[in-house]
Amino acid sequence: MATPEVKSLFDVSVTTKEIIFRDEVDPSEWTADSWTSKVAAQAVQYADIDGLRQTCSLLRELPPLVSDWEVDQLRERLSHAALGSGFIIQGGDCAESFADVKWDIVKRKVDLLFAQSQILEEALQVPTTVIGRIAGQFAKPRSNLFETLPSGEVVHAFRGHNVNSEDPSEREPDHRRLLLGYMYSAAAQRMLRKMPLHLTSHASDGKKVEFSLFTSHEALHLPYEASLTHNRYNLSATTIWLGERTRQLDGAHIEYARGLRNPIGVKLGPTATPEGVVALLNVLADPMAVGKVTLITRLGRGRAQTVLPPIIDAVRRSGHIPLWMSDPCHGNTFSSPSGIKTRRLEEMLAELKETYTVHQACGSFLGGIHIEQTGDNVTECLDETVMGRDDEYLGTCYQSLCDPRLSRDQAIRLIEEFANFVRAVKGRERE
Ligand SMILES: O=C[C@H](O)[C@H](O)COP(=O)(O)O
Ligand SMILES: C=C(OP(=O)(O)O)C(=O)O
Ligand SMILES: [Mn+2]
Repeated sequence: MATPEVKSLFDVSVTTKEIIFRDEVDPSEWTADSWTSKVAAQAVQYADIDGLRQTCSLLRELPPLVSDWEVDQLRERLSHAALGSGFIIQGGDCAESFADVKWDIVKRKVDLLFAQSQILEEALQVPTTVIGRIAGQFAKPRSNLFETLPSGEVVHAFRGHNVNSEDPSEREPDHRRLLLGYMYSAAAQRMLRKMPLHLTSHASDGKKVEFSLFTSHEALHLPYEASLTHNRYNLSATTIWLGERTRQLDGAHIEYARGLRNPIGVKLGPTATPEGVVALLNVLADPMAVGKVTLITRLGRGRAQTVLPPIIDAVRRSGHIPLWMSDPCHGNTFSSPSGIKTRRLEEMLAELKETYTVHQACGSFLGGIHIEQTGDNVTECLDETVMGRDDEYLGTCYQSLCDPRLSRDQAIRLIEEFANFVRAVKGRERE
């Protein structure tokens, strides 16, 4: 991939190659464990703290799941996307299941992502990079950390297979699951590396290029993430993100992430403020580190026009050049009449279009899409084709361990409709 000149866009007379690794930290101030002096939101409460320590010691000795050069390669791709010369499709389960680490299931998720990347590449006319929420998305933040069972018993909420089970009788956090999580992640990585190389045509010159799949997960469980951190690289995934519930400026998650060389995603909900976002960028990245941070907005339909422009403006004035991504899922979750968590495809599409339009109007780029989806035809999200029979439809094949995922067909439709929208916008611009 050619290294673009940055100066024409942002008055910086260097190339992305030269600037992407400008992210030094003072080693006397940051270590992979310096987060332990801060408050970790959503921390898992283990009864057996010594056991957790022993498990983490074992994890530290295990081989990395990805290589540092893969992390660097993704950073370069993200820096291109931040400058408008690339695009990212990131997707997968809300919470991966250990039981789904199987060739066919993973293959269908990967095929879906590559099908989406092809559609996006053709519409956007820029190389598209695929990132899976795969091979490690095993720890979840929750609105309520405890749950009252119908019997009246209060148990821990399900927190992802790295922590406990969805089965209400196995909710006590068990540190040994972290080792299982590592093993399942390694097995999934092995499968991803065995899958046939996906070839797709380079949109601008028709040349065939090879595409690889990068892995990602939410860096929620800091003892696990820190144990797999070596020489400032989190080698459990090529990129990690911090959730809307754990991105406190003075919190443990930001402290952990600020020293990493990996690209870092940060989810931004509708209460994000321009000052707050700039403060996060100042802590997480050198302004010269183009695309080091991905700002993943998940505002909910109808909010982009008011919430986003002042944030984009403040970020531009700060000198940072993050990658802007849209997660059209998490701001659009609601409960069906019978209390099932779901989302509507049409609302997600609306948020995507609004976000794209706002970036265009503000002179910045939407550089990626982040979606909860699966390669199977589950019935977890609604769309206009099932109107009027919501609860019956949701009851047919709802398998998610946490948030509702788009089915394969819905996920393709979302991307196709977004691609058609972009084509129409670009067509009007040419007229
Ligand atoms: O995936 C994100 C969160 O874990 C999820 O939205 C929380 O869902 P809850 O509100 O059911 O806890
Ligand atoms: C927890 C998630 O999202 P958010 O932090 O945006 O709510 C998620 O991506 O599953
Ligand atoms: Mn989710």
